[in-house]
Amino acid sequence: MAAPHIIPDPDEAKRALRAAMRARRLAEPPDAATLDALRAALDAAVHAIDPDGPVAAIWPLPGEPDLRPLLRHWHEAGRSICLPKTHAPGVALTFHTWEPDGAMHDGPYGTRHPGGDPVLPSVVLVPLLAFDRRGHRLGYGGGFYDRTLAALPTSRPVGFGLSWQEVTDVPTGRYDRPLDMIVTEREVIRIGF
Ligand SMILES: Nc1nc2c(c(=O)[nH]1)N(C=O)[C@@H](CNc1ccc(C(=O)N[C@@H](CCC(=O)O)C(=O)O)cc1)CN2
Ligand SMILES: Nc1ncnc2c1ncn2[C@@H]1O[C@H](COP(=O)(O)OP(=O)(O)OP(=O)(O)O)[C@@H](O)[C@H]1O
Repeated sequence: MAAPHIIPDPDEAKRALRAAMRARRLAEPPDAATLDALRAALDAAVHAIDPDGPVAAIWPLPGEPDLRPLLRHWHEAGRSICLPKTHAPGVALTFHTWEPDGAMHDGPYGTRHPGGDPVLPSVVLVPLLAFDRRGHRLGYGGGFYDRTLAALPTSRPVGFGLSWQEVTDVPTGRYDRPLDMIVTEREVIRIGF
């Protein structure tokens, strides 16, 4: 009998990779020098894309690289910084201006976000659990960034993470679009430039 024709399910493959990358991230937290190198590489990469436009960043969840020192540096240099607000599942994120001493509100999944009106970022820093050299990323599985970036065609998406998070091929589904750039503590991978 002929082997059944099996179409790989990207959501199933993503779930397995997500669990593996989460476990490794908890087991191997980055040292201070690695985080400094990542923030310095991001500073240079974002400056090259847009020296003064509004940047969407993240407020770190447990285990994610902490970008807050870089956000304070950018804010002091006069750059506008915004952070995502998470709405219901299936709804795009909105970005809201962050001030270093401004109030933060609790959102779903342990996220925190500023109040105020939504703003349109020039560059969107995109968190990831895994990435590949074609610019594909694996996130937490809500599809939040896929939906959000699809609605913001003028914002340049820049993924960031640690070099060990690179895999040969991130499983992709019909809604996944490659990032323009991925920055790690070791290198800048240009895809859409
Ligand atoms: N810092 C940060 N903010 C972000 C995201 C992100 O990945 N990182 N998001 C990206 O889309 C959106 C929020 N989406 C999320 C969707 C699911 C989970 C989630 O499953 N969290 C786990 C705990 C994660 C962990 O500790 O490893 C949970 O609640 O069980 C988190 C955020 C917007 N804000
Ligand atoms: N623009 C979209 N419209 C409708 N469904 C979408 C869209 N983008 C993603 N999805 C669906 O959302 C689900 C989660 O997507 P995916 O696994 O790519 O999330 P993720 O990129 O890991 O998560 P996140 O972006 O929240 O970090 C998938 O079932 C996917 O098909």
